[in-house]
Amino acid sequence: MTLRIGGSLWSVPPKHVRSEAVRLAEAGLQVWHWDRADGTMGPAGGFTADFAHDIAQATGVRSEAHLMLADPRSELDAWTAFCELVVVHIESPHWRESIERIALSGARGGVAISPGSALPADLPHDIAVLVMTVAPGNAGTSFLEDRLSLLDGVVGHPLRGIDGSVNHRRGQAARAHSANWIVSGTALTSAEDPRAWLASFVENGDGTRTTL
Ligand SMILES: O=C(CO)[C@H](O)[C@H](O)COP(=O)(O)O
Repeated sequence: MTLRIGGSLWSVPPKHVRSEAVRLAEAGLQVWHWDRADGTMGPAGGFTADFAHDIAQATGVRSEAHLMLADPRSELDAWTAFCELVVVHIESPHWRESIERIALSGARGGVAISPGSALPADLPHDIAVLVMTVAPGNAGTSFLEDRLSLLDGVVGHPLRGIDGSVNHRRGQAARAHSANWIVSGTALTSAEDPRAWLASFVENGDGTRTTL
């Protein structure tokens, strides 16, 4: 059993981003979750591809991108240049073309589903699915527990996860719905001991262990 944990620096004050990135990398974080938002789906914010690439190289941590963009197409090349996974929003009218272009680049494509959106019936089976458990750009706000049921509809997808106000308990609740991917910002970056926070997902309580 494996669990992918994407670490989001969205809520870290800009002057602390580099030091926090080093702290999390030293704690063993394996994947950065880079948010980029143009303000059409929620508050604008996040990171440019150049900045994210720089931090990824400096820390030696792999990257995934979460593009909260009405039209992500002009940014895809910049993100696929260094991210193994690039997620676009199902609310973008360009998500299908974007997914195809991401796959052609050699990266894995994925879709994020905002609260209020439904799973499309014809979702390609080989893409990642990220269920938002807060509204895009509203990190750290109330966790939308009812969105966990969407995971039950994507069990066959290689990566299926949640993003938004994920802490240990909510992450474990998502895993009970077959999630193998969680994104965390506030809980992870506010952890006094991020190594222990990451390790808290390893022991399953039934004698089995999860590989991060
Ligand atoms: O997608 C995001 C913002 O839209 C963030 O990645 C996400 O919300 C993680 O932050 P937190 O765990 O603090 O909610």
